[in-house]
Amino acid sequence: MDDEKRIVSQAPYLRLGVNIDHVATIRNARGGRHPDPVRAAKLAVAAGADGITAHLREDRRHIRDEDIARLKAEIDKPLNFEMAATEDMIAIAVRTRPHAACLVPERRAERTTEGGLDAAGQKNVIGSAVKTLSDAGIRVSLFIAADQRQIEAAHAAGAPVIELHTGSWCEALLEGDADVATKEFERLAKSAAFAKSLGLEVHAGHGLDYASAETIAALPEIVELNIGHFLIGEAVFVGLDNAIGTMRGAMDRGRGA
Ligand SMILES: CC(=O)[C@@H](O)[C@H](O)COP(=O)(O)O
Ligand SMILES: NCC(=O)COP(=O)(O)O
Repeated sequence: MDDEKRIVSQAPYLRLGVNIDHVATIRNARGGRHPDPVRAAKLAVAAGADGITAHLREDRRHIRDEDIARLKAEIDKPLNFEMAATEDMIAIAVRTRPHAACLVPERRAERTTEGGLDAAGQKNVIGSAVKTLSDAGIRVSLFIAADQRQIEAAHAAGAPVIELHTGSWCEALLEGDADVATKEFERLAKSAAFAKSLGLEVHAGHGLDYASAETIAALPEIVELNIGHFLIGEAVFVGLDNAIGTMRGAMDRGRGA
């Protein structure tokens, strides 16, 4: 076994956080109660998810307040609550006390989370949010681009965890732009190693599918992947349990397990 393989095979277990936002997107399309995101979360946990991620957007386009309350009450795996760093969301998080909160940027006009949180440009706001949430016993993560300045800012803000935004790498892969994809992956690999050297826990997510999850699993510094849209799409064809099982297998192969 070559050195690289050995290093990866000694890497810690790679957790899978299943994001169930887009079960709520389908539910909200008709304004009813079906399909229920909490039922999906229970199925995901039964299928091997190590945690559940849900993004309560300010416009409530998918996950709603009652979904977060029910997830906290009914799911026995860690809940990773994605949220903007606003007073309203911080109040909801402190009241709900999820296992973790991930601070993400939001713009109503965006179709999905486009960029990473600007931790470097919002030091006071982010630092204050990290303190309030941490004081409430919530593990705080910052959803940032693979950028040294943002990683340093996240560390300075006191966040114990970062989640690297993998969107631009995944987009380049889907568009078949090999040069850009290679450059983006190198940035992710360097950023993961740099963040780990600062003592940060490193997660990754956004746009991941089976192939890209297997590839990024080879980065030993990353200990959690948060994956949603692709899994919910796959679930339409093969069922959520099978999609999660296949994703788990891809992650384990990438980890060299
Ligand atoms: C922060 C992140 O990458 C995901 O949670 C993503 O935001 C899913 O929600 P949307 O698809 O509404 O952006
Ligand atoms: N933070 C990333 C996440 O939770 C899921 O993103 P996606 O897989 O829905 O793009």
